[in-house]
Amino acid sequence: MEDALRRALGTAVLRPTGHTGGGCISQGQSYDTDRGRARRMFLGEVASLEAILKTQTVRVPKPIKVVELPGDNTVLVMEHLEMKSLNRHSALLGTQLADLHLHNQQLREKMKREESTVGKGQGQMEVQFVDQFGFHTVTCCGYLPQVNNWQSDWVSFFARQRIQPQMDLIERNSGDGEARELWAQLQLKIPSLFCGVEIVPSLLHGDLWGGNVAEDDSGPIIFDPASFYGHSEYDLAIAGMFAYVQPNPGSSSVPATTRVAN
Ligand SMILES: Nc1ncnc2c1ncn2[C@@H]1O[C@H](COP(=O)(O)OP(=O)(O)OP(=O)(O)O)[C@@H](O)[C@H]1O
Repeated sequence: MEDALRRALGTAVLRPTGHTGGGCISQGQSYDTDRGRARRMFLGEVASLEAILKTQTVRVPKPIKVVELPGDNTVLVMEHLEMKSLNRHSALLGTQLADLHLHNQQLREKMKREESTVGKGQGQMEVQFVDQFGFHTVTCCGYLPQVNNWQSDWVSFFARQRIQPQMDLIERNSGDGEARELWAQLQLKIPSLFCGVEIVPSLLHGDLWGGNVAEDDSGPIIFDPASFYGHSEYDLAIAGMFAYVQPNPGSSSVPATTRVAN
């Protein structure tokens, strides 16, 4: 049945989501497919680029448009930047990332100052302070959609919406019982690791590895973000996980202002 459905929908991916339902006559079953996944991926990237742009802290390419082309291709058009491997501007990237991560906290301070001034408040600020963890839209890690539903505490967001989906994937793909058991134990310990720590949501790049940073003559550039409001060390952890700076292939002859996916 699933093969027939895959052919009829023209999708290579047909993965049960686990949501089922049944009426008197028919049975319902939900599937993830690859239809529209490039669009979803690019829309998440555009929302991320726009959010980072608004902070005016670190340079990102300006997104222009997501375009649907015949043949089921989707294109993200964005500002072209003359990217080179990050080299002489790496220290400045560190400073600007700190500015990005502190931006929301500074909005909170500004909001408090303005609240104490009669007649002023958050309504007059262009970017508003965000007091939760999440993002207003789905972003993707590769093609993998990431749930960004708003949570009031970091541990819930991190455990349920970042680690748990990865553990579900492991279980689905390899049935690794040991990983499941270790995760069950670790999950109980996570809250104690954050005891007494105040975590103000930071706007994050969200996929900050060496392949997503570069520079031009004027300074550092970050691109291909999957942003959300989270713990600032999430960005540092990803950067540390891939602890090397990949040579940036931006100087190749491929026009780099568009990215195509289907
Ligand atoms: N706005 C831009 N201007 C110039 N070059 C760009 C721009 N955006 C991306 N590039 C170039 O295209 C390459 C691929 O971009 P990007 O990382 O966004 O693609 P990707 O398919 O998501 O790759 P990956 O999954 O490996 O991160 C980058 O390494 C960079 O050299």
